[in-house]
Amino acid sequence: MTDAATDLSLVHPLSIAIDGPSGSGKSSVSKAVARSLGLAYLDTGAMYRAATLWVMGRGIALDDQVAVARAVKDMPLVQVLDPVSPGVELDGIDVADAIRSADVTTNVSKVATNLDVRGELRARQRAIIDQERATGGFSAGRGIVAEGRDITTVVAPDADVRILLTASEEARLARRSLEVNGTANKEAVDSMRDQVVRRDRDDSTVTQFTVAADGVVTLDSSDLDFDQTVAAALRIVAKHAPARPVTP
Ligand SMILES: Nc1ncnc2c1ncn2[C@@H]1O[C@H](COP(=O)(O)OP(=O)(O)OP(=O)(O)O)[C@@H](O)[C@H]1O
Ligand SMILES: Nc1ccn([C@H]2C[C@H](O)[C@@H](COP(=O)(O)O)O2)c(=O)n1
Repeated sequence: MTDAATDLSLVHPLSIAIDGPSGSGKSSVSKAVARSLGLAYLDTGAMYRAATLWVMGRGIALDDQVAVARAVKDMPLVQVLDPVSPGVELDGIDVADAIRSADVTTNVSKVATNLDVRGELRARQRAIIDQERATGGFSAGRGIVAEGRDITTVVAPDADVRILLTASEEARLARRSLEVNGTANKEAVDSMRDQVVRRDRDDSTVTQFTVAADGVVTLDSSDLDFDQTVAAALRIVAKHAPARPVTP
């Protein structure tokens, strides 16, 4: 599971935070980095999606801020942190596919901009990250890659390595279109604008994920293919991770 060549000089536990806009490649690149380094993987976007599915399933109006926040506080969410096969369960039911539905994608920003929901989910995210920094979690103390919109800045500003993964709007739309429609012709790309551009606009009213905060390394993947982006991310980790003390 671990790429020994990359791993040799790394100190554990190692925490890596990756943020970026929709379609920049956060999930796929973070999973690959976690696999390569033998770390746990936390998809925080999946938590906001699960919250949206949970609230919609209870018939709660998404603009009823108080009722939404109350429901999310009691949400029985379990995440499987295995980067090879990440999982999301709500009340014991596998919802990995359901949270990617068009309905959830269209509505998730309404839940993600509820500040009380953010408070609840950030607390859960910090608890998971702390657990992976200790010995009892999925990674047995090796550490975690956590990705989202506010991980480098709010959830884990103390992470060992923090990366803002960006790509031009054009590249992000084309990637998402290829993934969803199997093509990146103009009509197909235009159909992705709501779930990429509009969603980022709404989400950015409560989080800042377009400009790197102090100490956060920007990785622009606009002109890189997937493997090149993963390799670049691993180089950033190798350069910025705490160094192993030199033994005399
Ligand atoms: N550098 C890259 N070059 C080409 N395609 C890429 C690159 N990085 C990721 N992709 C592809 O782009 C698509 C979107 O990537 P991914 O789902 O990881 O983005 P994301 O930032 O997590 O998006 P969202 O926040 O909307 O969930 C996927 O199909 C992925 O395989
Ligand atoms: N840390 C995070 C992670 C995600 N969100 C919001 C923004 C997105 O619209 C939604 C789903 O994320 P995705 O699965 O598309 O990455 O969740 C957030 O506000 N903060």
